[in-house]
Amino acid sequence: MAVDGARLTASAREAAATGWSAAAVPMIGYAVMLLGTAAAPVAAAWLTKLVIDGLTGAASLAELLGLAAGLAGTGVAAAVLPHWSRYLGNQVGRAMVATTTDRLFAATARFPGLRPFEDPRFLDRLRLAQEGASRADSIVTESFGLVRSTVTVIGFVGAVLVISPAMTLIVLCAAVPALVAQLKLSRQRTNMMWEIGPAERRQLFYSNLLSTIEAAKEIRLFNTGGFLRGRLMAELSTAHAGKRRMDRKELSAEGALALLSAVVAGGGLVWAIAAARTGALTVGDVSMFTAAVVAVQGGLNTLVTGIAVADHNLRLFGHYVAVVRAEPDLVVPVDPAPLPPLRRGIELRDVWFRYSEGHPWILRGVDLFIPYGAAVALVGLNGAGKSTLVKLLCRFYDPSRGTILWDGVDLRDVRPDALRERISGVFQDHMTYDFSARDNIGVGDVGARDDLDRIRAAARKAGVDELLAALPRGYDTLLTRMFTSEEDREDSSTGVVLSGGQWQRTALARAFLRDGRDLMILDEPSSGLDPEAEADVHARMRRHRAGQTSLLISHRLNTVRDADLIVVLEDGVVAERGDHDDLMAVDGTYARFFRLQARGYHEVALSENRAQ
Ligand SMILES: Nc1ncnc2c1ncn2[C@@H]1O[C@H](COP(=O)(O)OP(=O)(O)OP(=O)(O)O)[C@@H](O)[C@H]1O
Repeated sequence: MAVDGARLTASAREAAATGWSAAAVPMIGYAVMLLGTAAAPVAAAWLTKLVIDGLTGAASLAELLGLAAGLAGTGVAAAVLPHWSRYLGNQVGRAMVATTTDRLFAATARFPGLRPFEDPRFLDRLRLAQEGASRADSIVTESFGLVRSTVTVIGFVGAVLVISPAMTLIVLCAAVPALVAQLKLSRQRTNMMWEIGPAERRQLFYSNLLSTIEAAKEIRLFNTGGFLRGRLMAELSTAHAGKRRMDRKELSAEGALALLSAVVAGGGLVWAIAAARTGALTVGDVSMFTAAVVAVQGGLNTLVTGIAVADHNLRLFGHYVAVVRAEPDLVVPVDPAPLPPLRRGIELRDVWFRYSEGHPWILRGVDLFIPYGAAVALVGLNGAGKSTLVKLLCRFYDPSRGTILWDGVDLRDVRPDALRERISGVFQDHMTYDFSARDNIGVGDVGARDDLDRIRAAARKAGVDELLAALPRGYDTLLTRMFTSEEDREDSSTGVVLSGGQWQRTALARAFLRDGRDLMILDEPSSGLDPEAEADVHARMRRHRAGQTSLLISHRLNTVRDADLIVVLEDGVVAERGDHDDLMAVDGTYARFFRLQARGYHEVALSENRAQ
């Protein structure tokens, strides 16, 4: 409980600091307006009592006019201030949401590795953190709302106290169970959201599947629409069941509390009228009392509901704080070693790796030297660990055992972003961004996004310049039918869908734009290309990587035969290494694979010859 309280206090402190740093001036204005809004009804009720007592008593005209002017003034304040405070509250809220959203995504981008994004618990937390960040505005409005309700309640409680201390006590006592119940409910609501989080994430996954082009083909061909919709609805109903249980709890608790409030208000009214009849209260007192009971109860209700909502939002905000403050998933050195340009080579020394303790070993003591300036090819069966090795070279994960040395410097000792500055490449599952052609290539080196000459030069190297330049809006054409650009709002047909091979060349251009790097990683860069295009792309890559350190992964062994060094990965270790001729002479796995592929071509060639 104490830990819980401490966590909430920390979240509240963080929310206040965020609000202050995001919008200090509007926040002050908002606070002033709210205090005015809070005080106005108390002043109005009190002035009304004085006017009524003045009218039924012996007040002078001047006194009455003064009171009436005061009453009119509070009326103006009560009418105008809420609009201003709402406007300023929205300003503060939006500034806060902008700040929290920015900080949240800066924090997710700051994780140097990939592990958090493979951890379902982290992903659940991230979803709640996004919700917490997006509700930062309501933390402000709710908190200020609480202050406003408190001021109103205190004002009216003071007024009722003057009339009847006993009645004040009863009204306040009626609020205590409401407060306790609401706080308990809010805790339960946050827990419920955590519990249904996985179902909601799966629901999102199914709804994305059912609404994106990537899955649309298979869904239609395999007729899985109904099946996926069934799963979507099952997840939705799990989430709904959790929410319904919570709603029922709220309904019964809030219903009982409302009844309690009504009984107290009704009882108080009977008492006040009876007291006025005996002359214990004036007519003005009854008017003040009636207004005060309604306002105190309303204010307390708002207060307890506000506290509950603030409690709930702060708990969600706590997930945001946890993500923003999360430790990096890889150890980032406090005093990082400089990473010099590569001059000797990259060495993997007895590298062992598995994705987690529950997963099998993928690499089991890999020893490999990638010499500076050499074109190295990595081959092996599906699942041999080739892409995993690439991920270790980029330090998306650290080896479970062993080290990777860059010119003798352990990758663990350098800043991950400094390492990645020195690397370019194409991943097997490269991205296809719903951006323009220019941006699809430009993100390879964000600083060069506006440099169309460089972008086109990179596209030319990848053999895709002619295609992109001929698009309806040239390099500014969107490579997607998902969005329209600002200029094409009226014409949604200008977006273009590229073929798999064309996308692959675009991804290659992105890698080429990032030129002058020390290591070029090419993980299956030509798997989607036709034979002519493949030969063309490999010739281009050969030219591009001449004198540059590169690591090429390919299952098409004709594309790796001219590499300086070919490495065969098998059973988690380097089974063979050498150039094409060495490996053919060894007559091992590589030679077997090579002959197998070559025989396929040879047989095709033979049957074609026979047919002629
Ligand atoms: N993020 C991950 N979490 C757990 N296991 C993983 C993860 N990524 C890959 N694996 C497992 O690691 C093994 C090696 O995968 P990897 O992608 O490195 O193989 P590969 O040699 O590149 O295969 P392919 O030729 O099919 O591309 C596979 O058994 C795969 O299931």
